[in-house]
Parts: sequence; structure tokens; C-alpha cells
Amino acid sequence: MTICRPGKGHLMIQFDAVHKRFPNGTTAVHDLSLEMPEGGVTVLVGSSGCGKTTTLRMINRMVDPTSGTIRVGGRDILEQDAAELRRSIGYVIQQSGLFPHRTVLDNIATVPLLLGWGRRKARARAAELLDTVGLAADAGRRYPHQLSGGQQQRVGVARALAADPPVLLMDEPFGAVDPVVRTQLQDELLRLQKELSKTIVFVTHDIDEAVRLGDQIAVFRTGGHLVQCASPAELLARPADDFVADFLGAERGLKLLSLTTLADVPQGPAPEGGAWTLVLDEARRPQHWRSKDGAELPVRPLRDRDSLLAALNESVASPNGLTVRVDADGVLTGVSSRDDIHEHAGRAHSEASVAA
Ligand SMILES: Nc1ncnc2c1ncn2[C@@H]1O[C@H](COP(=O)(O)OP(=O)(O)OP(=O)(O)O)[C@@H](O)[C@H]1O
Repeated sequence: MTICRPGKGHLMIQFDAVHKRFPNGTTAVHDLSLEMPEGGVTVLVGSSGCGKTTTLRMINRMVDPTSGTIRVGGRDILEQDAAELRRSIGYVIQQSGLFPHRTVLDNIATVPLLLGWGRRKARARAAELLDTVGLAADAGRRYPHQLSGGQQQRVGVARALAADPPVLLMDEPFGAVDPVVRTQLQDELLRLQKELSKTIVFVTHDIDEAVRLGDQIAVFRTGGHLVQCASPAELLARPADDFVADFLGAERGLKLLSLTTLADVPQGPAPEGGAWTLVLDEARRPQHWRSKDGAELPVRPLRDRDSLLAALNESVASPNGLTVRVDADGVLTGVSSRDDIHEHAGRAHSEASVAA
């Protein structure tokens, strides 16, 4: 049995030896012990049918466990009224699950109205949340089908946040949108989470999404077995077995580099008079590389907060192996060599392995 114990901070959700067997004999979750810290994002990943959704739905009692105990905020959920519990837990699903015949504003106001807030107060809260999730005020008067898929997902998140629940369950919330919108929605969620510090349980098939969003990642395999639960860095550096390693994919070493910034990589002055010159504008913002014979190649400057993976990519793509560095205003601070970036990439890897 794999037990996940983050060991620091308060625990918001605790699974203790939880088992779920459906009446048709399917064991969806097998002897699960898993702890989710308050204010953290726990991502559940694994192949199709391995019990992620069932695990999630047991938290708000949409599915009751066959045996074992689940506590939310320290209290056994079976001792709590199911409807009340559900109202205190936000729930976001893949197709947003919005009511088609209600306006966006009324969709977002659903739970506050159920909780007995007056119509005016519920709508004012809904309008505020539209802004929080990055939607224009006029979207509130529209119906769900008049919004794009990505906008509908934002409304789904706003609706889940409406009564300010401490816990948010998200079941593949960004699974049905294209990769660009998906990245935007992930960015928004990270930004919101910095502000709101909810305890989030997030189900996804996408390991990159899990690494990007998770404070801890729980990997399941068929039969509802938890195989490993660890921080993204630990998981990538030390997968527990071949199943986890295969699940993480052949590029797990590179994924690990996406977790480390290039801030510590040394930088020197941009080269002058070599085969390639860095062309700057009058504010010293890099524009492009220019060769001796006048050819121009694009430059993609990086900031300190960018990842070592982005730097590695740049060191391969740039004509002279140099990665151009800029400050928050886009002004040149220096360049880093391919060797320095490779050395830091190797070091980040060894450090993660040792820490794990
Ligand atoms: N109501 C149910 N009755 C019987 N079996 C069920 C029921 N709900 C889920 N199952 C089965 O339990 C197992 C786990 O299902 P679950 O939906 O939790 O998996 P999942 O990991 O979320 O899958 P996916 O990634 O495909 O959404 C599957 O074998 C599924 O067929």
C-alpha cells in the first residue's frame, strides 16, 4: 500500500484505507490512503479507468465509499449532510456543466442562491467573479452556448468559486479545449490559486498539466491502486517503478527542467564583432541576431523566471548557442552560454535525485 503523507501544514482532505466497489463488482478504488494539504493542489493522474473520478467524487459524496474513512476539514464526511457538504465544495467538470437556459450570471449565482443569499447579492458576487476569471462584464448577460469552450470553462470555475468554498474539485476541467487556450486556463488557475489558496483536487490525463499545476501528484494504475504520490520534482527524478516511469514519458528529464528557473545560470556580455551580432533597439531591447553577411535570425530573450527547459531550447535554437537574457522590461542583461546552461541542467537533475 502506498501512503501519501506530505507531512507539513494542515491537512484538508484525508483518505484512510478507502475502498470503492460498485454493485457490478468493479473495484474502482483500492485501499487508498492519501492526504491533501490545505491550500495545496493535489493532481490525480493515471490511465483511463484507474479510479481518479471515483476518488474525486467520493470527496463530495457523489459516490460513497464501500469502506474506509474520508475526512474533510478534520470531519468524517459520512457524518456531514451530503447536500451541505456539496455546497461547501466547488466542483468543475470537463464540459463546464452549465445550465444552458440560464444566463452566465445566473449560472455563477447558482450556489449563493441555494444558500439563501438574496438575488441582488448573489448577482453582485457573480459579476465580481466574472472579472476574477478574466471575462468581460457583458459575458454575464449571454447564454453558455454564446461563449467559446474556453470561456465556458472560465464560467465553470467562477461558478465553483461563487460561495468561496475552501475546497475545489476539478475533473479534467481543461480537457476539451485546444492547447493554447488550455495553457491560458492553467496560467489563470495558477494566478487565482496564488490569490485564493484553495485546496484543489485536480484530475487530468495530461502529465505536463499535472507537473505544471500540482504541489503533489498522485499516480494511479488500473484497479484503483495508488502507485506513487510525490511532488512533481520528486516524481520526475525518482519514479517509484516502471509503470510510473512509462507514464511520465521518455522526456521526464526535460520535464524536470521545466520546474527550475534559469536565474542562477551565469551571464556575460553579448558578443561583439563575431559571426553573429545581437541587434538592440535604442532602449537596449534585443531585436534579432545579424550575421556578418547581413542575414537575420529571430531572438527569443528569456527572463530569470523562465525555465531551464526554455533556456536549453534556446541554446539549441540560437545561431551561436547563446541564450539572450533580459530584465522585466525586456532590456538586455547579458547572454548565457550553452555550456553553462547544460551544466546547470545536469546539476538540477542531480539535486532533484538527491532530494528525492
Ligand atoms: N457507477 C459505476 N458503476 C460501475 N462501475 C463504475 C461506475 N463508475 C465507474 N465505474 C468503473 O470504475 C472504474 C474507475 O472509474 P473512474 O471513472 O473512477 O476512472 P477514471 O480514472 O476517472 O477514468 P477516466 O480517466 O477514463 O475518466 C472503471 O472501471 C469504471 O468503469
